[in-house]
Amino acid sequence: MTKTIHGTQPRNAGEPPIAADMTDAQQQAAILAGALPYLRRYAGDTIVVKYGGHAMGEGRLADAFGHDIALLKLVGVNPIVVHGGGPQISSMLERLKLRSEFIDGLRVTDQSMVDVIEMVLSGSVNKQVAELINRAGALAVGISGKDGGLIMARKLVRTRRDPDSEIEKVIDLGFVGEPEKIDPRVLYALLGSGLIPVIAPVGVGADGETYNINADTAAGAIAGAVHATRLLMLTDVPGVLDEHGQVIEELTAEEAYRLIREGQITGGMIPKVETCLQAVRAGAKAAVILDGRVPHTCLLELFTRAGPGTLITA
Ligand SMILES: Nc1ncnc2c1ncn2[C@@H]1O[C@H](COP(=O)(O)OP(=O)(O)O)[C@@H](O)[C@H]1O
Ligand SMILES: CC(=O)N[C@@H](CCC(=O)OP(=O)(O)O)C(=O)O
Repeated sequence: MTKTIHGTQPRNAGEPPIAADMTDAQQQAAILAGALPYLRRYAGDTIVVKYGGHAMGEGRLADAFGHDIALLKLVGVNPIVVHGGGPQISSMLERLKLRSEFIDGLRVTDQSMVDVIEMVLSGSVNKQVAELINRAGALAVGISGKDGGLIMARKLVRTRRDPDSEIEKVIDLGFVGEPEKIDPRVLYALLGSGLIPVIAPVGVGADGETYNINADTAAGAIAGAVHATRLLMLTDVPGVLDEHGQVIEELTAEEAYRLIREGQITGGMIPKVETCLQAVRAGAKAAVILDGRVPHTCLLELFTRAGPGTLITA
């Protein structure tokens, strides 16, 4: 049986109450005052945010996201954004009449596709995400994982057991890569100049070849390398759900692997949770899986008592 971990201590606590008889302006002031302990808690910290391709399509949500990231920077947090772009890549490939196929949530990427994928991720999508933040009053700089040797990648080798022969077979995903080494110097240079790095999940191999990297994986590797205080993974569910459909507030590695074994965590949530665990093992303090469909989800997670997603620790 799965167990829901509901912490007895609220993850975020301490703000003064907001009374119903307050004017709107007083309520706003109380909300700001209530955020003070959290602002103090995260001041100077690095927060890595994975922003998926689906969320970008919705104008209001995208604007709220840009504002959240700008606000984080303005209150002294160092945000780093790693974006996806799955739907945007798919629509460009369709326009070019190139068919793509997914295996275990990863896009099989042949030579003819990799240039298109790089163009979409490091070109239009990357600039669009940086622009969302710039429009909100902060300074974001869009880079690719290839810039400054940020993401050195190698070919991802996937194997699958053949159900008939029980033999482990290698599946060729083409130019799908996994981060081999992260060199964060370019990120520190940007952060040190008051800029917000916005990263496209593309990596470079030892021979200069380009690799398409799943954005969750890239975000996890970067969060680990910079020892981020939080890795925020925005997705399309409120968090990791238990068998009653309730959000599990906190998840340890042991509990997470048990839920995977028991079939409570399935599909795309498996690599997401595994990426969070890897990030934590590599040096991030904690990761949170949270609902990217909720406006201002990053602010809710970091600066309010609600802390709505699933917190994953070692
Ligand atoms: N225990 C679980 N809790 C929440 N979501 C789960 C769980 N198990 C499987 N999922 C699935 O994982 C999906 C999120 O993974 P994915 O589709 O890869 O997200 P994204 O596209 O945001 O990267 C959810 O929409 C849900 O269908
Ligand atoms: C290898 C692989 O699958 N790469 C992804 C990269 C983009 C991504 O991950 O975007 P989302 O976060 O929006 O899904 C792809 O080609 O779609």
